[in-house]
Amino acid sequence: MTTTEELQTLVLTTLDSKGSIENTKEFKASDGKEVDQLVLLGALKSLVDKEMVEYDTIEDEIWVLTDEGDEIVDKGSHEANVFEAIPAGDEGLSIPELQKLLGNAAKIGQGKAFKNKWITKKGDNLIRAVNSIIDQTRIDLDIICSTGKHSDPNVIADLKRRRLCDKHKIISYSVTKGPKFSLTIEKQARDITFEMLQSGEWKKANFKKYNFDALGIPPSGGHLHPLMKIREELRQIFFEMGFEEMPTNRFVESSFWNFDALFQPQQHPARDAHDTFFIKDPAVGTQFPTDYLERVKKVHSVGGYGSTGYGYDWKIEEAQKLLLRTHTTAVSSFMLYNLAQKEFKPVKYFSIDRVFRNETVDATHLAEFHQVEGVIADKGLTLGDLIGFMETFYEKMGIKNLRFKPAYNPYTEPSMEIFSYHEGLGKWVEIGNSGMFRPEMLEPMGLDPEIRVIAWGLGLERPAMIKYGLENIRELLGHKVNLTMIENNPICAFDLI
Ligand SMILES: N[C@@H](Cc1ccccc1)C(=O)O
Repeated sequence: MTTTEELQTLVLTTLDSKGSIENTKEFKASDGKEVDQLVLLGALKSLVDKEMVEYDTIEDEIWVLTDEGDEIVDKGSHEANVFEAIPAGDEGLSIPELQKLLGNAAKIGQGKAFKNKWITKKGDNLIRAVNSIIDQTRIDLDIICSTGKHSDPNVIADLKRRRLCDKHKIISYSVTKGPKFSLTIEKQARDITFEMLQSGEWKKANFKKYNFDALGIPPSGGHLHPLMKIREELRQIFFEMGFEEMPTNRFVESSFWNFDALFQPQQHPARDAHDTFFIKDPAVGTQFPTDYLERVKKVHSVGGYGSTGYGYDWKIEEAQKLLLRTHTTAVSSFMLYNLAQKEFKPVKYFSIDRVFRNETVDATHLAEFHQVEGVIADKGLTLGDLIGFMETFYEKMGIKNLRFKPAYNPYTEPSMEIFSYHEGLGKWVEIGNSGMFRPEMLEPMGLDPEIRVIAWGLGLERPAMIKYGLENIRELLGHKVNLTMIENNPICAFDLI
């Protein structure tokens, strides 16, 4: 193998002594072997960049032998072999014997030998018809093998048809001196350095040309955060189960949709600033459906729809307070109110997005996290439907063996916390909260009393932490997150949890 540098020296010295190179095909490397024209092209191109040489491409065709052609040059044509196999004289050779001697080649060779009138038949045997033969095929192939050409196009055509030779394109180059021809190759500078600027050398330096065709370093693509991968997987589960995604782009919500619409009393401890981030500026929202607002006020203060209500003095000021939504159930209440304004059709809604709580931040809690929420509205739904849906939903996440424990939410009755036994942790862990929305919430919206709405919610961070083996939530969110962890984690697969 000749290196680029060796080839460049060869080109330059040849140009120096001969003035020009007609065809680089004639080049022989230092070891006497042929020069690879592709390697040569690389060497020429870098000399062209430096304007030391100029070159033109020469395209030529040569004929090369196929493996079978090579074999004939070696051992003679099939027809000649047939002739040779048959002994001189009247005795000859039987066809089966010939086959035994030459195998497959006997058949092909026999036909050709008959055609050439080299052999004939006597009884069942083949005998020679001439004393000696000239194996023209072998001679023709030999010429092609050594020169790459043949003067008779008919011969070439015949040999090609017989798949004994094939046309190859070869590329070589003619080279002449360029304007900056020299025998020494100056090293070209790639970058301007501090030293070059200081010494003024940059003014005289010979810079390597920009290569605008270079592909450059491929930029590495963006990566989904592990939480977003899990979110994506959960979205797919919901879509598979026929759910529609709710719009969750309103992080700032009014207390009305976040609490009041959900029959959560105004003195409820969760509404306290300890648990809720209230917005200072603007502090209030005033756009509410008036009739509905009146009905909500009524159901809280004096009851209705078969309920006694809470019996307190409901205040609009409290409902107007803006906050960062504390749960995505705020979105569900807004969506259910909208559903009640149209002719009823059963719906399945879901959402996965951020919520905010003014909690003490520790290894497993942040002041913001993601909630997954599913809501199904239809006539005559039962607690059995809720349990059934839950089992299917969690099973798709790879979680089986659920346990349900009675719980309390102001807006659901009955309410159930969902637990699953975690093999890795060796204990039952709470994996969600659920329930059937109360009539005090649904009927003021205008929904028919026969319509039941079942719903459940869960956090996104806990399954993510278990899945990615993280013990501190700050390794999942915030400035302590390891970016390589984000890049390297595969798209989550729940059956691995
Ligand atoms: N909103 C509840 C979850 C939930 C949603 C729907 C029904 C019941 C409960 C929470 O924040 O925990």
